[in-house]
Amino acid sequence: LKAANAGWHVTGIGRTGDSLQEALTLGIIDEAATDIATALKGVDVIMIATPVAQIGPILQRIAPHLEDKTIITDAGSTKADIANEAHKLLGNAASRFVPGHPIAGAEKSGPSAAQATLYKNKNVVLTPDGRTDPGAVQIVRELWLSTGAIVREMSPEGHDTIFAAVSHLPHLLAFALVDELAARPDAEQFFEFAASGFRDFTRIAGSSPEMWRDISLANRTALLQELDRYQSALNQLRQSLEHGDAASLQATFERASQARNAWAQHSPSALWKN
Ligand SMILES: NC(=O)c1ccc[n+]([C@@H]2O[C@H](COP(=O)([O-])OP(=O)(O)OC[C@H]3O[C@@H](n4cnc5c(N)ncnc54)[C@H](O)[C@@H]3O)[C@@H](O)[C@H]2O)c1
Ligand SMILES: O=C(O)C(=O)C[C@]1(C(=O)O)C=C[C@@H](O)C=C1
Repeated sequence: LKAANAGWHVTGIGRTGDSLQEALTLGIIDEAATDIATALKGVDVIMIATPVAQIGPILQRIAPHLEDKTIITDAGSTKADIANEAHKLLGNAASRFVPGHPIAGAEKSGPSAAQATLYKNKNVVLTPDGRTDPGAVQIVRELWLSTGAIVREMSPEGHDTIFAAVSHLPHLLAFALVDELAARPDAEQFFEFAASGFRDFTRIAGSSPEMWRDISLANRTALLQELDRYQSALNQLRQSLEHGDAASLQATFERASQARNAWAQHSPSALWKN
């Protein structure tokens, strides 16, 4: 937002000085604050960008300090849990809470991982419901559009089903693969020879453990369903291997390869279109 629109005065609110100082030095924020009550005086929009399990407690803490004009939104990777918490905790101000999720990120954390162009041509999903003030949705939409993002709307439940499959499950798989390899007594030898295939498959296993613990738990019903589907796909592959069934392996790989290449060609989220 700082890079996109010089008109915004951005106050970063955090718990300790370190990351706030780093954000100030990098020019990401105009001002740093640790006292919520003082920092929220007169603000137009609050964006909560902490791990998802912290968002409910933060909504509870900001609730007494919200002004009538203040719009609240978030960047959390799960939506049904956060939308429900907002309705429980914000009282009348819940109508000015617009749940949001930018579908772009990295395995790096903290202010130094921020990239001004991260959202350009990337989807941002908003999940307002019938109770959300359309004026609040419009302002949050415009904020994201100013960063170059493509803004989409869906239900929180629809969001959580989709991202269990295309984001949360892949992270679980990458964490599991790296953890299993790393636990072997001769792990070093395996890592020494791992190359770009391993790098591409496991980049996201370097992501924040706290962030992914919270996402996994918050969306665990949908994630368990996706895990079951994946396990049954693996079982089928296992059977094909066991039986030396070349035709079945070839058919699976062909379908997957075509689907992956078509996605890469057409999706605005494919990273190499940055
Ligand atoms: N990294 C991604 O790829 C990505 C993409 C889209 C959405 N998200 C979501 O955005 C949110 C932030 O993720 P991020 O990648 O920016 O993480 P990050 O680790 O870079 O930033 C999170 C910040 O929250 C602070 N924090 C944690 N608990 C807090 C608390 N109780 N009070 C105040 N500050 C607190 C941390 O100190 C840290 O500075 C998460 O909900 C995540 O699910 C992440
Ligand atoms: O590129 C990455 O490192 C990401 O994990 C980004 C990614 C994802 O595509 O799964 C991760 C979490 C989000 O909520 C949105 C985007």
